[in-house]
Amino acid sequence: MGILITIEGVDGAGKHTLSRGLTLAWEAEGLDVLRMGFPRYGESLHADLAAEALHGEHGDLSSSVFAMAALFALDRHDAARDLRRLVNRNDVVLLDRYAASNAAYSAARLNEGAEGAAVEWVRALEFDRFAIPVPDVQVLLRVPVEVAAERARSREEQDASRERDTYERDESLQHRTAQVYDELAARSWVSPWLVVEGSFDVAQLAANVLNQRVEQQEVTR
Ligand SMILES: Nc1ncnc2c1ncn2[C@@H]1O[C@H](COP(=O)(O)OP(=O)(O)OP(=O)(O)O)[C@@H](O)[C@H]1O
Ligand SMILES: Cc1cn([C@H]2C[C@H](O)[C@@H](COP(=O)(O)O)O2)c(=O)[nH]c1=O
Repeated sequence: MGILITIEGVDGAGKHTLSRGLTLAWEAEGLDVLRMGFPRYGESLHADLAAEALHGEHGDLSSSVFAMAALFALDRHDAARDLRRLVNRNDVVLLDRYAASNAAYSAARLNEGAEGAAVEWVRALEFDRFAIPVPDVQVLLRVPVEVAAERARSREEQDASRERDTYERDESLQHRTAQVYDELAARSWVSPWLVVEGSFDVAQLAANVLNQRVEQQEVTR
């Protein structure tokens, strides 16, 4: 039985880059690592509809916070059985975004905090009703929103397929989302969080993430 780790953070924070670094570090230690991300573009109709809506398609779909969140949640619902199988077959399953993204962005769009109704709605829908696997550790990659926004902007300039979507263009939303993420981590929403900021050594972080899981097991034993 392996462990399920998620990486969270605002758009352009460097989650995808970090997930590659962690995977290499764990593989160098001889671990079997399976890395994937949500939304599952190209694999899930729900994910693709959400992405298209965030790029201006499908009428007023993107204006509904709960419709967007339901699409993202349905993507994870459809992946839940595979996820459980993958956690059984690998030492580590590492996810670039998971349900906390839905909680943070939905609350931020509604100007709510982590204690608000949207966060609880996401938790109840995804973990209680859809029974998606609970992450062992949720890593929050905490970089200044301005830095993350600049990275997303320059990525767009270099790669036409990475044109920024509605959420990425909304600076105020990104700031509010970062705030909700801080609150989710402080409240250990759903499971333990590890907050990472500034410059860090990826190999050390890889070890810390696994240690946190071990410490958690000792506490609950
Ligand atoms: N530590 C870093 N220093 C400088 N640039 C970085 C760093 N990490 C990532 N980048 C660059 O910033 C951009 C965004 O990184 P990445 O795609 O990993 O972010 P992300 O959080 O996965 O983004 P999104 O959620 O929008 O998909 C990329 O062009 C990447 O090369
Ligand atoms: C998984 C997920 C994502 N979002 C938001 C976060 C981003 O702004 C967009 C698209 O994700 P990407 O990583 O930039 O491709 O959607 C969300 O609100 N809820 C979710 O569950």
